[in-house]
Amino acid sequence: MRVLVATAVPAERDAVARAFPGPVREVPRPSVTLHRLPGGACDLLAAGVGPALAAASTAAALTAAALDAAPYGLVVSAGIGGGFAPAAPVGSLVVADEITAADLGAETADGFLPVTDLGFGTVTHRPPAELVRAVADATGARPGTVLTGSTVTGTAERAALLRARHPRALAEAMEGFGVAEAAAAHGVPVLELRAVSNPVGPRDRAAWRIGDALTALTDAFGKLAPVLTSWNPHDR
Ligand SMILES: O=C(O)c1cccc(C(=O)CC[C@H]2O[C@@H](n3cnc4c(=O)[nH]cnc43)[C@H](O)[C@@H]2O)c1
Repeated sequence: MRVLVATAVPAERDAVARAFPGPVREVPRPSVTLHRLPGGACDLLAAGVGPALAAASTAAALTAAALDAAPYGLVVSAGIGGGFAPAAPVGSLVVADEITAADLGAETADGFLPVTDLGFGTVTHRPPAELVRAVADATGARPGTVLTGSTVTGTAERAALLRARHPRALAEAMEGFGVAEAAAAHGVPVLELRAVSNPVGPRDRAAWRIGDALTALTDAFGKLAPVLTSWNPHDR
């Protein structure tokens, strides 16, 4: 089975690539450039920051693969993320059992309404439960909800509000829901794996442990390769 791993930025893509020995080959496709790992079973994509660009880039990669008659059987959204304390400390890993759009909806006088309450679309994608368990077992990642937002949380108040709305949330990032929407449009299952670089809360960019999180991401993918490539989509 072929796997597409979509990160936001090249530094995250390269951290995933470091888990796999051998040369990576650049494969240009319309509007995206894939980094193909040795053996050809896994392509990496720096899909851009934020849900919209991540969705557009992932959709382009999925369409190109389908037209090449070499479709992907799994899409993985991966990268660094914010962790909700105390459950997801800096340096830990989170695997999403729910990928939820945190800010897709409407503010009302009575609070936030998700877009589904307005009669539209979806706000949550659920990765295959067996695969989530296998990833958690192989890497030590904690399973839970990973929120997607277009804005990085920067205050304790916003962090508390998100946790109140999403009590199972362990992490926050900016791409998972976009990647999941693209995968769902192609009928392909999705996973999201985040290495926690910073706590969700008051903004302190200088304190982000990006290097440590990228190392955790590399280590995780080193343990994940057999899990991902041997996974049978019919198990879901
Ligand atoms: O400056 C660098 O070297 C560098 C290397 C790798 C990644 C970055 C990023 O800035 C990636 C942005 C990416 O990170 C996710 N993220 C991380 N923490 C949070 C958060 O607290 N809330 C939301 N998103 C977060 C997000 O997915 C961004 O796309 C820099």
